[in-house]
Amino acid sequence: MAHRSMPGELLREALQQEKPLQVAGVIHAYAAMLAQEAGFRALYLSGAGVANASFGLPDLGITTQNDVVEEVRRIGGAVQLPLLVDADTGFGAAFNIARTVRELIRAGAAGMHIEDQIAMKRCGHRPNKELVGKSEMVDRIKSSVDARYEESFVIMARTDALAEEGMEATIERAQAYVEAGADMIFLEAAASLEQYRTFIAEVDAPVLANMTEFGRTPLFTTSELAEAGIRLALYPLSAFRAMNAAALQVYLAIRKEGTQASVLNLMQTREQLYRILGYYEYENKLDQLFSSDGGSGD
Ligand SMILES: C[C@](O)(C(=O)O)[C@H](CC(=O)O)C(=O)O
Ligand SMILES: [Mg+2]
Repeated sequence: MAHRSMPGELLREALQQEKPLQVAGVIHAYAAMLAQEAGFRALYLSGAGVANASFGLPDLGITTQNDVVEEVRRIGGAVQLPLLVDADTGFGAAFNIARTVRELIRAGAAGMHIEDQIAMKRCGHRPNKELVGKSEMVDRIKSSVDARYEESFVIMARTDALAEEGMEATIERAQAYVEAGADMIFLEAAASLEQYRTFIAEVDAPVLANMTEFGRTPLFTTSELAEAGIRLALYPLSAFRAMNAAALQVYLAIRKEGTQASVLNLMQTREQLYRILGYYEYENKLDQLFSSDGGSGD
C-alpha cells in the first residue's frame, strides 16, 4: 500500500519547500478551504481565533483542550494541508499536556506550539504578561515530547520572554527549550529584524515570526524575514479580522438602508462559495446515483 504522509511530515516537507513557510491562520473549516485555494502550504489554528470566533471570548486562557481539538477535527475533515495548532500553555499540568499532544495527533494536527506564560495567559502582544520559570517550561516540553506517539508531530516552543525579560534571558530560555526537545521556536513579539537575527544566531532550531496585525511586531515582508533567517511566517488572524470588518459593514448597511444592495460588492457570490466547497461535484454525484429513472420510483 502506498505510504500516506503523516500531517507532521507534510509540515516538515513544506518547511523545506518555502522560505519562510507562510502559515495561514484559519478560524474554521471553510476558512481553511479558502487558504488552500490561495495556495498556502500550511495552516494554523489560532487560540485567539477559537476563543474569539467560536465562543465570543477574549484570548485569556479560557477555552479548553476539547474546544481546540474539536476545531482541529473539523478543519481536518475539509482540507489535507498540515495544520499547526496553538495549544496555549498546554491546558493543564504534565498529564493534561500529554493528553493535549495525544488528542491533537489523533485529531489530525501536524504540530502544536506551547508557550511559557502562566496558565492565566494573555495575548503575546499585550502588556503585563507573566511567565513560568525556565525549568517549568522545560517540563512542559518534556511532557509534550514524551507523549508524542507519532514522531513527525511538530512540537514548537513559544517564548513570550522577550518583552518581559530581554534578549539574553530569552535566548537562554530558547536554548533550554531546544535542549528539552522542541523542534522549532516561536519568538513572540519581536520588535525588529535585528532582534530576529540576534536570536537566530544563538538558537539551533527553525524560528517562527508572528506577523499578527496591530501588535508589537512590524509587518515585515517575506523577503525581509527570509533575509533575517526566519523559517516560518505566521498570519494568525489576518483573514478573521477582514471577515469581521466586512461582516459588521454588512450588518450595519442592512439595518440602516433596509437592503443589502450597497454591500453586495463585499460578498462572496453563491457561485464562488459553491466552487470552493466542491458543491457541484456533490450535485453531480446526486444526479448520478439517484437520477429519477433509476431511482426508487417515488
Ligand atoms: C498567535 C496568537 O497566539 C493566536 O492565538 O493567534 C496571538 C495572536 C494575536 O493576539 O494577535 C498572540 O500573538 O498571542
Ligand atoms: Mg494564541
